Amino acid sequence: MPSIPIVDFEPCGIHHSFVADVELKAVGDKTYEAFMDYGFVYLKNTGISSTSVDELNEVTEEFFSQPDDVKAKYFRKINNFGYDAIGKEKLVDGHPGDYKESFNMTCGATKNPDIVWPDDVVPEFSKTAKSFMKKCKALALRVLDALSFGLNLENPTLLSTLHSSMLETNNGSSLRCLRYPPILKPLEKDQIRLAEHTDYGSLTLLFQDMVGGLQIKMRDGTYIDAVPIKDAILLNVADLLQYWTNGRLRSTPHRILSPTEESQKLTIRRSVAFFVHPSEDLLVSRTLFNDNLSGNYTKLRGLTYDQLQQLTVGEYLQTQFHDTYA
Ligand SMILES: O=C(O)CCC(=O)C(=O)O
Ligand SMILES: [Fe+2]
Repeated sequence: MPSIPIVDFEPCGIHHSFVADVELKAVGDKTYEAFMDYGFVYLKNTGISSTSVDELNEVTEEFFSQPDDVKAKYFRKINNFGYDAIGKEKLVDGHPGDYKESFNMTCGATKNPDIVWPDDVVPEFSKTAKSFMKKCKALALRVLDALSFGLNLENPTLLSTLHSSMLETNNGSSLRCLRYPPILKPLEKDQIRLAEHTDYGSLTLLFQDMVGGLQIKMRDGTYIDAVPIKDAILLNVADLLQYWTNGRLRSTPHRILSPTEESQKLTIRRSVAFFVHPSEDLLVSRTLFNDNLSGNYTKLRGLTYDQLQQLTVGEYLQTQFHDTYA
């Protein structure tokens, strides 16, 4: 039975202020290899502690436990920032929305005075989330530097440079805190915790709790479990990076079914995702390799090759959000 590879990220962890190229290359090679087949890898010893994940989950849990009318005041309206109630996100046409709730925070939007943090109900919310975003940015840049070596890019800082605007206003990177509530009554037909999908951007850092349920789809169509590993995080390739690497790295579909066992149904699942995106003003057409893509282009989210060539990263992302939210 295949299983998602584990990479010890310690030599490149964000607790080191400087990392030698040889360390980036060693870790990058292993990550690259995992990404070719699985599109996913576990990273151990990244320098982001489980305590900081727990702290974030604690403040967001305080928010999620508020009555619906309180949470409704923070619905996601502008800049992909705010609360999404159960069923809001529809990843598969014609199916009910996912049985999950989430709080989404586009990092750059935190500079917009019109966005509303729920700090009046949970005082530490924005402080904790912003501090976590900074750690995610640092880790994402390290991963991108390692990956540049893994991909043997001529310019080993190219990937991190394309993403250096993370947390700024011209970048769609975002932090999403997810809560999968207990299932107390039968769900709607075809409703599950998280419908099968691929992520839109470059990479996703995923901090899941120990409950489990996430599955990834292998090339032969079978699913394998992304079994939670204590203190390890999951890292996966998203669509834009698959495209930019001309398919060298795989953006792997993933999903979370609804548990069938009674005790598991009652167990809440928590996760935190950090979606890493490049600068919005870049053209989607700027790939990292010169192989001619037009011949073997597999559709990126329903867009034809010609349509895609016209778009900036920001415009491309806008088309995706329109598609998945009611
Ligand atoms: O909750 C999880 O573990 C996965 C979340 C996810 O895949 C997503 O939000 O894109
Ligand atoms: Fe995802």
